[in-house]
Amino acid sequence: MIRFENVTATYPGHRARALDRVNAIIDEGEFVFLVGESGSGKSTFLRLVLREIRATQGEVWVDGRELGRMRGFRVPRLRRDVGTVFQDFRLLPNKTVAQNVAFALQVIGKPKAQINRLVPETLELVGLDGKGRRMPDELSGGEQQRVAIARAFVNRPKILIADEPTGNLDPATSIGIMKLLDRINRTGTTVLMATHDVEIVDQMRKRVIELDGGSVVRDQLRGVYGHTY
Ligand SMILES: Nc1ncnc2c1ncn2[C@@H]1O[C@H](COP(=O)(O)OP(=O)(O)OP(=O)(O)O)[C@@H](O)[C@H]1O
Repeated sequence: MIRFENVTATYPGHRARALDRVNAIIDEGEFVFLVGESGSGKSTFLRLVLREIRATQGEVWVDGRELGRMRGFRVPRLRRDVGTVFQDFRLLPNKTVAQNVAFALQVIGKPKAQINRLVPETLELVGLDGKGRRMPDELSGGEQQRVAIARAFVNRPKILIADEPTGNLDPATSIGIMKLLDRINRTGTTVLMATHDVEIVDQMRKRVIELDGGSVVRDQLRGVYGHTY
């Protein structure tokens, strides 16, 4: 589903490599944690998958497409297949919960009847049944993140990318969010999550890819956050 072949990434005007000859294969349906210290390259990895940036060298393959060669007009189509969730939720403050989720479908031209069916179905899936008419600021942080996940998932993307999704949440709320991401993963969606959250990674026992200074230093099935010796 996602394949990095010897990927090096440098930012314009900077000589240091944000990623340095990274190789990784993430199969369809996997759940993968991307861990590492601040500046180790996690966000750069995710931005490459979204084609927000291009590799300086090497190839990035997502769902059979090599992103370095992909023409710009095809990028929106790629991003339909890759849902995104961030630490700071990024909800539209002037829209209700249901409108926030519906908006993701409206912008890709889904028919109204389908939107009217999918939005309540997805709100129920994320545990927000009955909260569709609330405004984002009337929700807790955990609930807001559920809205963001509903919005990312309503289109049933093949891949869900989450960049520190529990970064603003307390431990108990974070566990609820992780259960939800796990449930989404069980529907067949590949989940790739960058995180600093040691306890979450240790509890979930999923595959862990660790970056250090832009290089993969560990790739472990059912891993924990730190090294096990
Ligand atoms: N827009 C940018 N321009 C220049 N350098 C950048 C840019 N974004 C990131 N970098 C550099 O690339 C390297 C990797 O950064 P990246 O943001 O991928 O790390 P990260 O692991 O996601 O960190 P964090 O956990 O703090 O988000 C760092 O050295 C960083 O300073």
